Amino acid sequence: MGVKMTQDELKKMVGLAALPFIKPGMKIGLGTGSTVKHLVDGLGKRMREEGLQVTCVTTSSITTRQANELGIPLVGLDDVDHLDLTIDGADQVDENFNGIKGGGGSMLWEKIVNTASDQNIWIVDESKLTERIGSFGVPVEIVPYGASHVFRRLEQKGLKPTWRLAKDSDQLYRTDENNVIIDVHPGPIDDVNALDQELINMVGVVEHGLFIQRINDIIIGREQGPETIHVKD
Ligand SMILES: O=C(CO)[C@H](O)[C@H](O)COP(=O)(O)O
Repeated sequence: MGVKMTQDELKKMVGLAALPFIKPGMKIGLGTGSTVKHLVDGLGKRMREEGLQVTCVTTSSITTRQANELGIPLVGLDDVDHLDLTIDGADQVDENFNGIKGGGGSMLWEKIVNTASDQNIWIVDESKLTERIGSFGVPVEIVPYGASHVFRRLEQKGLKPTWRLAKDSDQLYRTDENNVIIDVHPGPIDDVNALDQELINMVGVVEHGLFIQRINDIIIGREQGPETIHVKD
């Protein structure tokens, strides 16, 4: 029996498996996270070694930093009228390919870039798959002004909110838009559309990490190799 692959090896497998979807001349959205990091490394290599030319937009300052280090040329989202393809990771994905994103805190820009993109692909290792999403907390991005009032309303709704803190700190985490994040912990969600509406309609909420019917394809990293599933045209 072979040695079991680590989660990072599965992440690398799907990061690299997504590379052939990127064609010369495309306008590409680059997601955020440790899985996408492998994709961006691979893209940098293709650009250096094959002279591949694409135009890229990022979904976070973290990915911007990595792209800059690799010499991948970037433009702003407002510099393009649309994107051809966006490749991103996810924290949890259910049987209908709805997901939770924002473990890395970038779901606002990620959702904006996803919306601007003709095609969206998620790359995930198989541990992210679940029957119903929600055991991974749903990140909710809040305007800092009056955020404690939003926190109390989420508490009253029974959504078990917790403040997102900056790494190794007791300070609140700040997003690329300088907002704060409250993670809610609903447990496995019965009705994702109802929670989506409940959260987005709360005053003070900018965006949340529920991504419903937002992908065209998904590449799943499995021990036996990457599995690509076409979700919708
Ligand atoms: O939504 C995200 C960042 O906001 C990431 O895509 C998500 O957290 C998955 O990250 P990773 O690839 O590190 O597991």
